[in-house]
Amino acid sequence: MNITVIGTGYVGLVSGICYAELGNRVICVDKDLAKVATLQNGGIPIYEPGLQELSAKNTAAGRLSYTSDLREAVEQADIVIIAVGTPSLPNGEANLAYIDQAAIEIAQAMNGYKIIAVKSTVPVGTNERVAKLIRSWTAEQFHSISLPEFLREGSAVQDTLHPDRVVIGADSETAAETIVRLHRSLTDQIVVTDIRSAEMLKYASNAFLATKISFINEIANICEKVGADVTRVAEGMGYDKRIGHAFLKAGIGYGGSCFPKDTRALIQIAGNVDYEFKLLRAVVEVNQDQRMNVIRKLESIFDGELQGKTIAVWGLAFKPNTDDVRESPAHEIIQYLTQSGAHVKAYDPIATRNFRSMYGENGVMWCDDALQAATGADALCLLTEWDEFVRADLVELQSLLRKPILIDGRNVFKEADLAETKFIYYSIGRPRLNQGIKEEISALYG
Ligand SMILES: NC(=O)c1ccc[n+]([C@@H]2O[C@H](COP(=O)([O-])OP(=O)(O)OC[C@H]3O[C@@H](n4cnc5c(N)ncnc54)[C@H](O)[C@@H]3O)[C@@H](O)[C@H]2O)c1
Ligand SMILES: O=c1ccn([C@@H]2O[C@H](COP(=O)(O)OP(=O)(O)O[C@H]3O[C@H](CO)[C@@H](O)[C@H](O)[C@H]3O)[C@@H](O)[C@H]2O)c(=O)[nH]1
Repeated sequence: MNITVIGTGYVGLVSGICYAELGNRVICVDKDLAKVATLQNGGIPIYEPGLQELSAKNTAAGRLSYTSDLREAVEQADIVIIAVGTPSLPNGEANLAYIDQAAIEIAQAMNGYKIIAVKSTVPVGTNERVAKLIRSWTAEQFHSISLPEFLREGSAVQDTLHPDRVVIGADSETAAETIVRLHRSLTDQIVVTDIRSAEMLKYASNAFLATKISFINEIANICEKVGADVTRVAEGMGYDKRIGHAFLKAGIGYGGSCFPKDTRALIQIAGNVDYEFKLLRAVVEVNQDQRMNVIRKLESIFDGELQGKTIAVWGLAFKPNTDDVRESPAHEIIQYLTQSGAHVKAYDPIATRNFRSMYGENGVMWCDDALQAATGADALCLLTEWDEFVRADLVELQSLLRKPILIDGRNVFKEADLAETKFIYYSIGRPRLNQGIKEEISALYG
């Protein structure tokens, strides 16, 4: 099939490349000329394992190309996939400006029947809005499809080529059949439904996963107080097939370009029909507070006085294996530290450049390696569970820090890892490891 994908962010790029890998002819379009130039020259503007190789392979095979010429790309397509951003408006609602603009541009380029699928995460009713908009600009025939995307950053290629399910929202049987055929080789689990249900299904999935995370984070906070270990609690819970192990890792909360934005948007979608989504409001509030756990611990260690302390930060990306720093907990944590007069030394294996351009310089020392960041620091905070940190030599690390204080925001280390060290170690919801922390701190600081 001839497919044109509008937008080469994570979703547009990964799905476009994967559709080419399945043997389709794909044109990926972006209005960002620098991105298109990078892609045309064999580069990939995002860090995503396996993507560059797949792009090179399919470009060389003549199935995949990149352009900024939306008109020409749409003219050649049987299926046009919209994968532009839907960022938050200040009130939390999804901003549909990019969707509307793309719809108008597609309509202006229509030269015959096409299927127009929306892969962006959009509020219920958006596909109808897009269809109306297109109809107001062109008399050409088309069918709308809601085609929500469920890939995760860092494992996007794998998720796309081996999805748990594909969801297709349609109001035309023939258009639905075409889109089913396009995905048939990927999975047997293809859910064909009406358009509004497909739009809702995407938000409901993200909201449920976010709920699991906030739930286990609250359990972790209680574990700390009652002397239980959240990792053992989550493990035992997860063996129950009705619960499952996934998304029960306690830590400093979820970030990224999806959960924070999509939970806010779903609260608004509910609000717009006079329904207060109380549970989801609490999920968001718990998540916001959870990142402050790191700060609270530092403040208790330093008796509320962060001024003049040097704090090392390991991890700026919102999760490992991505250079995406959108809504990463590191933003608020670093901002709080610098505003409190602490000197921050930060390191991330991949995401430093993106973080710096979003965060600004603001008194942070950006380090080129993990040990450089730790050297001379009064405490180290681990915010992203990159493999490089998991494999750190803790004895060497301890010797470089001014004081052996380690706040592990992702529960990366085990008791055995710490056995050879004198780390004052704080993790999330594992009180046994934190035992004696007060006494050790007063021994160190008097
Ligand atoms: N990032 C993810 O992991 C993920 C996963 C599932 C769903 N989603 C959803 O997919 C959508 C896209 O997310 P993303 O992270 O890929 O977005 P992004 O913001 O990173 O990228 C969007 C791209 O679209 C381009 N664009 C915007 N308007 C255009 C137009 N009229 N013509 C051509 N190009 C245009 C922009 O230049 C940009 O490169 C969002 O709705 C998001 O919620 C994202
Ligand atoms: O047990 C867990 C699992 C995740 N997280 C955090 O949750 C956030 C999101 O993680 P993940 O879901 O792996 O990454 P995303 O790439 O944001 O993917 C989510 O958001 C996408 C965009 O909508 C969806 O397509 C995916 O299905 C959905 O998993 C990250 O900050 C993680 O650190 C936890 O704190 N504990």
